[in-house]
Amino acid sequence: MKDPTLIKDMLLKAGDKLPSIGKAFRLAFGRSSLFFCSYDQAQKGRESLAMELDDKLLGKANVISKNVVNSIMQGVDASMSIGSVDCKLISQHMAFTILGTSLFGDTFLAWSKATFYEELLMMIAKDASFWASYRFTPFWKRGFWRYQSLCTDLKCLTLDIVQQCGKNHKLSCHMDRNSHIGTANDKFFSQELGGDINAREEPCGNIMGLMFHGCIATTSLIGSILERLVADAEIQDKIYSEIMKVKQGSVREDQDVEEMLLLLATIYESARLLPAGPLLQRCSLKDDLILKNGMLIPAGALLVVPAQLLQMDGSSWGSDASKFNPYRFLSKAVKGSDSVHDTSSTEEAADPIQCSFVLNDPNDNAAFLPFGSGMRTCVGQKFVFRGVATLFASLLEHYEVRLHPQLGNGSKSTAGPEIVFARRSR
Ligand code: HEM
Repeated sequence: MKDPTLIKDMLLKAGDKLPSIGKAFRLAFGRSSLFFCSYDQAQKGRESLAMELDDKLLGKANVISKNVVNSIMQGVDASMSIGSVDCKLISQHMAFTILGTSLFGDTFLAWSKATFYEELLMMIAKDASFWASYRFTPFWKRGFWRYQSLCTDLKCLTLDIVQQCGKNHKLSCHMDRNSHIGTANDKFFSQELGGDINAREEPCGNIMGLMFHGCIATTSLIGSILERLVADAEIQDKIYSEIMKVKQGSVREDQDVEEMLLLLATIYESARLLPAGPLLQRCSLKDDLILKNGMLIPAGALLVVPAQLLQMDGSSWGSDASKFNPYRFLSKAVKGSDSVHDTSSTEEAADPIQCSFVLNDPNDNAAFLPFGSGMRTCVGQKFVFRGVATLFASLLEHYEVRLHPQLGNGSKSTAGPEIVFARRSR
């Protein structure tokens, strides 16, 4: 099947996941409803989380607070004191801080065990798929017990931060209800934290699952954006001008990211070029499916969508499908008319500072699938776009990001290129 609209139809109708997907989460964090293979069991948790994330987005341009951005920038300054930073490590730390503060509030920033939590989560992430790939849980392997012990440590640490949140919450009950997702007032989290969950579920299982999935996926997106920006100084300069222009015209203290169209288009384009997972997997456990072209898919059939291939396919994205071109998500508004036209092919002529642009909904293209689609689509999509945009609006306002002049791509301490954050003088 090659037609993206048919693939979207399939993702809309196939609500279940393969048991093997849930297995990695179950083995590491115990039984939980989110990420569960059966849609019926995941539905309630999904809806409750989606409602809370939407609540947080409602009427707010910035879903991450100034404190969070400042803490990340302090981290950047500290890392830069040794000359350069590993792109993958700094992306991971940024993702971890965004997710941690979103779930646990500002308590997370002052939590002394946060660094250990980050390391532990990444150690588990490295081995999770491997241990889940055994058909029978490998109780006879020593390495498996070492892995399980890491997972137990993570559970203890999660309970610790949850308790800290509880204490701080009691101390500041007047705290703005919408300022953090993870306060005990919120339904999803109060159910999780108060143990008001299905007796077979692991306490905090959903929270650990969210930290795990959210951190890995957001690290990949932030890393992709940084790599595109260091490779394309011109786009970075234009985004900087855009940020300054929006700031000058705004009376708000926070970042007005919805006005920063080139920045948002850059985030879409970075997600298109490097989706967090190259494959989406689905099935329909109980019912046969009939697609809109009449094709029948039998119940239980394994459905795999090569998201990365679709997102690089010339028939959906044009002849420059493999190139970084954020302008493909912008349309030029024609003066004095309601009409807009696609600018992707006239990128050179288009300057977002001079011209008036409209941001396209990336989901208008059926081959845009970094967050999946349909019944099991990512619940965090809008939240991530807004959070990452807020972070980059502040980062690029204060720093220019470059590849390390000497080390460049050639010397990779881990997996990412070495990059430099140079403070902008103003
Ligand atoms: C850049 C960051 C992220 C990316 C690229 C991403 C991507 C994805 C993808 C591809 C899926 C599978 C969708 C499908 O099968 O159609 C998914 C599922 C999910 N995502 Fe994300 N995600 C990100 C961040 C987050 C965050 C921050 C949250 C929550 C705070 C979140 C919550 C979820 C949940 C709950 C599911 C499971 C849905 C289900 O199985 O029913 N994600 N995500």
